[in-house]
Amino acid sequence: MRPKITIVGAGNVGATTAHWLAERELGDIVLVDIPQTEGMPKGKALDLMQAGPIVGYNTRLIGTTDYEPTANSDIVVITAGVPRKPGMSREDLVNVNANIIRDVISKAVPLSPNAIYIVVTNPLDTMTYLAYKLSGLPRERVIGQAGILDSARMRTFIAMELDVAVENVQAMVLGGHGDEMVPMVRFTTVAGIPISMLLPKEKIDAIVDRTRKGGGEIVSLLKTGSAYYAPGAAVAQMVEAILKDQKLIVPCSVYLQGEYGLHDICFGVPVKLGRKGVEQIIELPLNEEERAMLERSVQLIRNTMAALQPA
Ligand SMILES: NC(=O)C1=CN([C@@H]2O[C@H](COP(=O)(O)OP(=O)(O)OC[C@H]3O[C@@H](n4cnc5c(N)ncnc54)[C@H](O)[C@@H]3O)[C@@H](O)[C@H]2O)C=CC1
Ligand SMILES: O=C([O-])CC(=O)C(=O)O
Repeated sequence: MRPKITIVGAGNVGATTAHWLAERELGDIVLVDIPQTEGMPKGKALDLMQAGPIVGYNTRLIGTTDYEPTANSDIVVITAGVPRKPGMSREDLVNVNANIIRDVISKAVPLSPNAIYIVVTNPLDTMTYLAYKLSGLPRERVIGQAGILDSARMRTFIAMELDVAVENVQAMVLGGHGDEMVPMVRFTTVAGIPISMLLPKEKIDAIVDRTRKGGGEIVSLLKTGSAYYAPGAAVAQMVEAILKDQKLIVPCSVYLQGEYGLHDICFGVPVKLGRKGVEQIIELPLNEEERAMLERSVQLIRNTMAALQPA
């Protein structure tokens, strides 16, 4: 039997994730949205299936406004939620999207108690925390997507600056998915060469700053919402790593129990992704400057968690 991948929220990120996943033939896909969207999820699913004969993929897609077809999913991706507009921070979305996460978890988890949940809704770390707490699932199976996207942005900016292939560039962005995220310059390399040997400090600082504000840059260009091509690709990479049991090391937001000296928070750290979800959390030795940046990122998430109103 083919794996079943449910995507909750058939909007920009959800539909784009479905597109990247359909091409990879990783499993059959169920796109779910709210009843008010009427035929929209069904229309997008059918449209994506009709691309199959042209592109050459054999993925079955179902679009629905009811959760029954999602039952027994292997993976549930949660992209349901409001995106920000210019002038807003991700944190501004906390209460409107918390209500959406509550709704989604209450409907998806009873039908797919064994699935691995990937949270995409912003503010990412707080929504992952809420999903983890409400679901009652082990922390290995509730994972937030942020670090793959943030690292990909940093890799892109470095490749643009040095005029080299993006595949040559390795970067690791840790911490929360907010403007206080922590690009780890010390662990950034181009074909194995530390970035500090290739670029002057001012250029590196500018890349770090642009990476931190990378989501906002797209919001200010699009005006109607936020990024979705790269976010969808990041989710697809996580789904592939899990379903193929790749043991892929990437940064993801996970519930910490003492790692990096942190408790009771979802935070972006390097993890090993495999068929069981998060199979290992990797602790990097941090210097004083990195530790201070991490603390600022923690504080931003704690403030957002404190703004969370009860249901
Ligand atoms: N973690 C990350 O790296 C990223 C996160 N995001 C976040 O992803 C979320 C979605 O963004 P977009 O797809 O651009 O927005 P969108 O507005 O295009 O789509 C959101 C969809 O969610 C649906 N929805 C709302 N309430 C729902 C519910 N209770 N159950 C099921 N579906 C529901 C809406 O009907 C809509 O179709 C936003 O919160 C955004 O901030 C976006 C990009 C990157
Ligand atoms: O910036 C936003 O609101 C959407 C997002 O998380 C990103 O693109 O990194």
